[in-house]
Amino acid sequence: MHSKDQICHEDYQKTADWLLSQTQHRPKVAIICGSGLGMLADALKCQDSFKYSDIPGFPQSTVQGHAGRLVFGELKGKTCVCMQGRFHMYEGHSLKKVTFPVRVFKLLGVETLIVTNAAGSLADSYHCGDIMIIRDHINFPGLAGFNPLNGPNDDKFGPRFPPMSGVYDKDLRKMAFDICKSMGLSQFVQEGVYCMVGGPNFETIAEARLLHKLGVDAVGMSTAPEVLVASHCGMRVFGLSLITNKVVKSYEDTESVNHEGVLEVSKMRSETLQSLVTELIGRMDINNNTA
Ligand SMILES: O=P(O)(O)O[C@@H]1C[C@H](O)[C@@H](CO)O1
Ligand code: HPA
Repeated sequence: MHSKDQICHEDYQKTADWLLSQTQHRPKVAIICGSGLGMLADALKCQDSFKYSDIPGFPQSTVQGHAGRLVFGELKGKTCVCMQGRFHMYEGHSLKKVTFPVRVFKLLGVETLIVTNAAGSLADSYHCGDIMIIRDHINFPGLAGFNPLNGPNDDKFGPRFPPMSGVYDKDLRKMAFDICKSMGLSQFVQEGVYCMVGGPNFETIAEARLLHKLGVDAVGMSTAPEVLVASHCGMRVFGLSLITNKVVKSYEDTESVNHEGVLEVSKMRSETLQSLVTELIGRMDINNNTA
């Protein structure tokens, strides 16, 4: 490890090599679970799991609803690795730390990243409990210069100036939509734009109105850094937001959002999300590697 914010290729490799020595699983798909959505990992068969604190070089989860375990296993016969708990910028992690697992996944052989998050809705037509397929994102910290790709570019992972148009894979979005239809979930499913803000505070009303005007459908405090690092190193990306609250946009509104409420809604919908992700992975065209 170099300075606090610099992580070199060997650091990612060391963690990947350690994991490869501890499990026979060779995942092609990685899943990052959002707040209260860690139950997704419970669906994996033939599990090998590791506490983050036992994995060399791994950051630690500090947020309630993020268990801090990396779980390997199979979903519908496809080998996956699942982060039960992600890292956020507001926890004090550098963005290189936040995205550290994504590059480790690349070195494990992962080709597709599935991200999930809890988010508040700005779109008037959305309801609490809706599932939003992420079509695109606005990365506010990124626009302000807080980017995990800052610093010397590691050409072994990807190019200095990666494109980000079309970052959320169109075929996977379509597949997810079709699955939702066949599961009878159409009335809860949306497709829209996720916006990452730094957090940890929820939005002021003026900020909420600004985001609404900008065309943001859902706002959260994660996802964009992991997605852009995954895309930079050539992974296919799919993302889901669970709408856990409506963002307050009116000064007359007396409601306010809190993390406990977010976790409650996540819990209520986590089984549905689990079925959707499982079905999606089942339909992906993936050949398993073996150790
Ligand atoms: O990890 P995610 O993005 O799902 O977590 C969201 C954003 C904050 O971390 C937290 C707020 O309740 O939930
Ligand atoms: N704002 C930001 N992040 C969130 C929200 C919200 O309303 N809900 C869940 N994560």
